[in-house]
This record gives sequence, C-alpha cells and structure tokens, in this order.
Amino acid sequence: MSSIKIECVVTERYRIGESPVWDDREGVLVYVDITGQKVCRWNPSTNKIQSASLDEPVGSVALRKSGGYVVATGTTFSALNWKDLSVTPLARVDEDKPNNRFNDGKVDPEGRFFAGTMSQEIRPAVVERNQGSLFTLYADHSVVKHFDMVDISNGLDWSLDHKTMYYIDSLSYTVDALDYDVKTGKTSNRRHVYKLQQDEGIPDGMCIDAEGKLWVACYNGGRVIRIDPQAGKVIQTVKLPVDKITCCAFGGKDYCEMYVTSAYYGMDEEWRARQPQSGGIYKITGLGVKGIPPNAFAG
Ligand SMILES: O=C(O)[C@H](O)[C@@H](O)[C@H](O)[C@H](O)CO
Ligand SMILES: [Zn+2]
Repeated sequence: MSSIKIECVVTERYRIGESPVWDDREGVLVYVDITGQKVCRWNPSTNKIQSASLDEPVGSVALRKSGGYVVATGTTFSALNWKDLSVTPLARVDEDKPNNRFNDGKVDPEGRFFAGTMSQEIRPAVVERNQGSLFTLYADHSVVKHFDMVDISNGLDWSLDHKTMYYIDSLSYTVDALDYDVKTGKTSNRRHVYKLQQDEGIPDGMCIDAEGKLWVACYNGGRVIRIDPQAGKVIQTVKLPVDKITCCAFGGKDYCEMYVTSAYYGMDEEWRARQPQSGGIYKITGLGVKGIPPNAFAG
C-alpha cells in the first residue's frame, strides 16, 4: 500500500473553487471560482497564479483543441482566449430562465462540451428546485438539451469504454449512470449507481480513474470517495481538512496526482476559523491509481 499525502497547494481562498482540469500543454492546473467570477491557472513549478476576471459567474472551464479554453458562464457557452483574456460567446441556453446559471461541465471523448444549469443559490445547496437542465455544445456550436428537472447539475464523466456517462444532480444525493452513444452524443436510460450516506454529505464534482472507478467530491462531507460503479459501493474514502469539498481531477506527471477544490461560501466566521484552508486547492499523492487525460473541445 502506498501512503497517501494531502497538501494544500493553492493558498488563495476561493468562494467556490471548482472545475479543476489539468492542462498538459502548459503544465498548469486550470480551475474556476464560480461566484468569484474568475478562471485561474496555477503553475506548480513556479507556484504562480494567473487569473481572468469575467462579467458573470463561471460554472466550469475545459480545454479547447484549437487553443485556450471553453467556459460555461452565466447561461452562455463561450471561448476564452488566454493570450488576451478575451471571451467570445458561442451559444446561449435557458433564455427563458433569467435566474439560472451554468454549473459543472466536462468534455466527452469525442470533443463535445457538456455543462448543466441550476437556479442561482439562495444559500449553499438551496435553490429553486427543478430549474436546471443538462446541455451539450457540439463542435459546430449547436446545442442539445438532454433532460430538464435538474436541481443542481454537477459532476460528470464517461466510462473508459465510452458506453456510459456518469452524472450527479446534487440534491438527489445519488451518482447516476446513463447509456451513452459516443457516435451521436445522445444519452438514455438514466438510473442510480450509488446513494450517498448521510455523513458523506452532498455529491458534487466527479472524475473517473484509469481503473474505471469514480471519485466523487463530497460537499459538506469533507472527503472524496471512490465508487465502484459496477458494484454500486464505496471502496475508498479519503478525508480532507475542510468540509466544503467541491470537485476533483487527476493531473501532474502521468496524471498520478489528484487535485481537489473547495469552497468557503456560506461558512460563518467560527467555521472558517476552524477550517482556515477552506476555498484552497489540495493535492493528493500516493493514491496508487492514475487518472486519464482530460478531453478538449473540438469546436
Ligand atoms: O460547486 C457547485 O457545484 C455549486 O455551485 C456549489 O454551490 C455547491 O457545490 C453545491 O451547492 C453543492 O451541491
Ligand atoms: Zn460542483
């Protein structure tokens, strides 16, 4: 057994740190602060952070094949050019829902960018229910809605054979699976894979590892859990020093390290004094399993 080491590597504090993605082209970790309205890049070799301030909340960021990134901000899918920090809108969703915003997103194995929406939080994990949907931005910038009636659209990833998409609507407290047609990008047959126990908190972001197991960030649960989606069971729990764990992704050399984001939004003074690293980003090493490289948006 390897020994697990947990280190707070990014000591800036973010209101809602989210959507970590390893950018191997630059050797940086890219991530967002959702309500802080920022996209940031942390370089582990220089320990420098660069950030781009946006005009609206940014739920997620992903790599773009032609360079730079795609972002899901407000209710718009946009391209982010890191050279001049310009943002170019590509497509809009939920135009009938002015109180909605994008949340978590990820690129599928064919280069389509998936991201879901939710109504703006009244308090952490408190929203007007059923307002969200899951969308895909195709390479030609057309958009497809997969389903609606979502509370807080959150983590997603694909099985190693690309036949299954895993998905989290946080307030269902479940990790779901859907049949996935990687040729068309269509989803069907949604079902539960795992329901979180009370002490595990609320399921938030998620990523798959090189063995096909799922890692789920547990918001208010202070941990990431590893789930065997075939058995529907938790097979490992890694506790972190802060409660509001939001998302996880593998990165670093050969994707051997796990990066975990957190939030401080909604914590009172006493809670923040007890967990002063809330809103920081953690690196976990020694897990003994690797991740897989993130996909890049094809459009
Ligand atoms: O990061 C997100 O996905 C949401 O925007 C957050 O506000 C919380 O994590 C969520 O409320 C817990 O499910
Ligand atoms: Zn999230």
